[in-house]
Amino acid sequence: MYVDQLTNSLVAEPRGSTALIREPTIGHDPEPASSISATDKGVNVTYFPSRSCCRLSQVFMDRLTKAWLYPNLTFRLSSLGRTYYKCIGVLHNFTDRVIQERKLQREFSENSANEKLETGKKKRLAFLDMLLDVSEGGTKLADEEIREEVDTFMFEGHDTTATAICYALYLLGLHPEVQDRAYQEQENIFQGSDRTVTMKDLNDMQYLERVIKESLRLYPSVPEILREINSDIKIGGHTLPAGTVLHVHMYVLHRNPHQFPNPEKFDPDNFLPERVAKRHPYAYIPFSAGPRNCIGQKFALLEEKTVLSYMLRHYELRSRDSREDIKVYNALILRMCEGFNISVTPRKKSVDL
Ligand code: HEM
Repeated sequence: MYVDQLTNSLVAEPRGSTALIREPTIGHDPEPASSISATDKGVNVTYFPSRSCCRLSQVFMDRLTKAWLYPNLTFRLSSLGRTYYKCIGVLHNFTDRVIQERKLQREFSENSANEKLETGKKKRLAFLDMLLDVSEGGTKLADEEIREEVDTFMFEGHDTTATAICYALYLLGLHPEVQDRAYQEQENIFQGSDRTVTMKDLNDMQYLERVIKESLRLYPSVPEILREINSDIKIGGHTLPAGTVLHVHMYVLHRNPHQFPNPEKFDPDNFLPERVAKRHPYAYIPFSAGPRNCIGQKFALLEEKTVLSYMLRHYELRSRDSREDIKVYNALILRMCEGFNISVTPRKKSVDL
């Protein structure tokens, strides 16, 4: 469903497609939560509050540049603070609805969470179901505690993946030769069929995986992370004392010419196994590395492959803006200042736009 929304949005308004692509990854900002309904067939679609999510990260970065807004009191009284708490309200409202809807759905569902598959193996549970199971069993989790966990996963996983898809589409549209090769791989896997993807298909998409990795190298969705060091470290003849907060800039790190010769060139073959083997293990870290790295990275890759596979099979993409035209900025997420122009042409006559 969301790929359809994506293509409709792209055709309706190509400029600003970062926003247009982000929205359909799950939906768009919700109407006030007027009704929640669940049936044995499922729950109503819940739209994702993308705009509030995006605004929140911008407010956060804005606050960083205004020292007088550091104290919570002044922040709360400022217009920036008011925007922040309004967005937080929208996001919490959304998560509460997701949890409530799931609870309702579980009541209607004939299959218990402990259902076993025919093979005798226990069915894999969704993360939210695990939390609800724990809550219904012995250890009681407060609704707020469940919400915090759901918030973490939903908001860490949404903007990052949507942004990564956006940059990958842009780069595919800019490099017809790469797009042709990726399309050919899809043709080999699907043989012209319109069926949905299987896990085996996703594993077979080796070239597309390299495209995604290379896109994340040039445009890491999270351009920077912070780490506090717990012991002194010597770097380049300087000693950084324990307690220092280091900013690790993946955007810059991924352009190290010693690790990636010709670093600005979009070259998915940078991720051929033999080239990866020659590089430092931390030369490429779009998902961070070590403790507290991204817990959703495998899922993100599968999600990206699924969306891009659909797009490649059904549409030919042409990006209209050069790399020089694309200005990006750090708002926790690497955002495009003005989006990009892309034209989307159906590959087969049967595909409607
Ligand atoms: C292309 C997509 C994604 C990118 C580039 C990405 C990147 C990252 C990075 C760099 C971090 C470390 C942040 C830090 O230390 O400050 C992180 C953490 C995290 N990510 Fe992702 N992420 C992506 C998708 C996802 C998805 C789909 C999920 C969940 C379904 C997810 C869940 C998380 C969580 C829960 C953490 C915090 C882990 C912890 O602190 O222990 N991410 N991600």
